Amino acid sequence: MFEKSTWIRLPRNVVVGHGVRDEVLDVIDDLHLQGRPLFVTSPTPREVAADPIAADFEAAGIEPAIVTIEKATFEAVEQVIEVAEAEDVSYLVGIGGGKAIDIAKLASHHLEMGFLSVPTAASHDGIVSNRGSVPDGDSRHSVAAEPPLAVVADTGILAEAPWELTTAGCADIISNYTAVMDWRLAQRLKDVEYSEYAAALSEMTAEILVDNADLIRPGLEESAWIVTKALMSSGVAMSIAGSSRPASGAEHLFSHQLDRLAPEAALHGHQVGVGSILTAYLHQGEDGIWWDIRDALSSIDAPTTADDLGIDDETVIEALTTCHEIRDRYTILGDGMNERAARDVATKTGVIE
Ligand SMILES: NC(=O)C1=CN([C@@H]2O[C@H](COP(=O)(O)OP(=O)(O)OC[C@H]3O[C@@H](n4cnc5c(N)ncnc54)[C@H](O)[C@@H]3O)[C@@H](O)[C@H]2O)C=CC1
Ligand SMILES: O=C(CO)COP(=O)(O)O
Ligand SMILES: [Zn+2]
Repeated sequence: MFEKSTWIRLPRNVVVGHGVRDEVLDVIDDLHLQGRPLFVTSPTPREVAADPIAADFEAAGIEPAIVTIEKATFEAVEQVIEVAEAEDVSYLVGIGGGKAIDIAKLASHHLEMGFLSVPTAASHDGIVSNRGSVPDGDSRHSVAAEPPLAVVADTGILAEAPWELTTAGCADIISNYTAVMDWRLAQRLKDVEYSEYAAALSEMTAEILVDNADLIRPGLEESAWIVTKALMSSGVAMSIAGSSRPASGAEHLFSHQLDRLAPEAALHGHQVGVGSILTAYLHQGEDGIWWDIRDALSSIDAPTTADDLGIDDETVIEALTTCHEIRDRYTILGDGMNERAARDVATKTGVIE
C-alpha cells in the first residue's frame, strides 16, 4: 500500500517590486490579520524599513511593538518570544537580512503566530524558506519552522543596500550546484530522502542566475529583481523538500564552521560561494564544474579566495577538516578530510596560496 504523505507549506502572497514597502498594510488586510504586530529587525534595517513601515501602521491607528536584535542565536529567539508575550501582539514581521528573518521565523513558529518576511537585502535564500538556521555551541541547527504568510520584497530598498549583500545572495544561489550534488550523493550512499522536483528547481535557479550574470550590476534595480526571484525560487525548493538539502550541502557546513572560527569575518553567501568552489572540485576533480562556479562568482564580484573573504589560509584548512562534525548531514566530506587533502584542494582551486 502507498502510504506516503507530505505537507508543502508556502507563502500565500509574494509581493516583489519597486516601492512595495508601502503595501505592507494592504498585505496585512489581504491576510485578514488583526491586532498588533511585533517587528523583528536589526539596527540598519530598522532605519531603512522598519521605522518607515511602523509610521504607516501608526497612521492607520496600529502601534507596532519593535525588537532590535544583533545576532541570530537561540537567546535572541527567546528575547523575541518574551517581548511578543509581554506586548500582547498577534503576528510578527521580520524586517532585515537573513538573521532578523530567521529569528522572526523561529519565534513565530514557537508562538504559533503568523509572520511576514520583509527582506532589506537580497543576501540569502531564507526569505521564503520554511527553515531557520541558528548556531548552537559546536553545531548548527537547521530548524523546521513555518514559512512566512507573505513576503514583501521592495526592489528599491534591495538595490540600495550595499552591493556585497547582493553578491552574497547570488553566491548563496550559485552554491545550489554543489548542495544538490551532495544531496544526490547522500541519496545514493545513505538513502536519504530526496526530491527530484526540489533538486531540479534548485539547480535551475542557479543556472538562470548564472545565465543572467551580465545583468547583475551595482545600483541596478533590475539586478535586485533577478536575484530576489532566484532567492525565492531557492526557498521554495527547500519548502518542497521539507529540508534545506536543495540549498545546503558541504559548502554550507564549511561556512557554518567559518562562522565559529572567524565570527563576522565574511557574509554567509560569500563563504558558501568559496565553499562551493572547494566541494565542486572534491566531487568532480580538476576538469569539473568548479571552474564555472569560480568564474560565475568572480563575474559578479563575489569572493573566490580566502584572502577575498578576509580569512586566513589556516582557518580555511581548519574549517575544511572539521566542518563535517557540525551537523549530521552526509556530504562529499564523508567522515572528514585530512589536512593534506584539504591543503591540496584549497591550493589547486586557488582558494589559498
Ligand atoms: N533559513 C534559511 O533557509 C536560511 C538562512 N540563512 C541565514 O541567514 C544569515 C545570513 O543572512 P545575511 O543577510 O547575510 O546576514 P545578516 O542578517 O547578518 O545581514 C548582513 C548585514 O547586512 C545588514 N543589512 C541588511 N539590510 C541592509 C540594508 N538595506 N542596508 C544596509 N545594511 C543592511 C544587516 O543589518 C547586517 O549587518 C545566516 O545566519 C544564514 O545562516 C541563509 C540562507 C537560508
Ligand atoms: O543557508 C541555507 C541555504 O542557503 C540553509 O542553511 P542551513 O545549512 O542551516 O540549513
Ligand atoms: Zn545559504
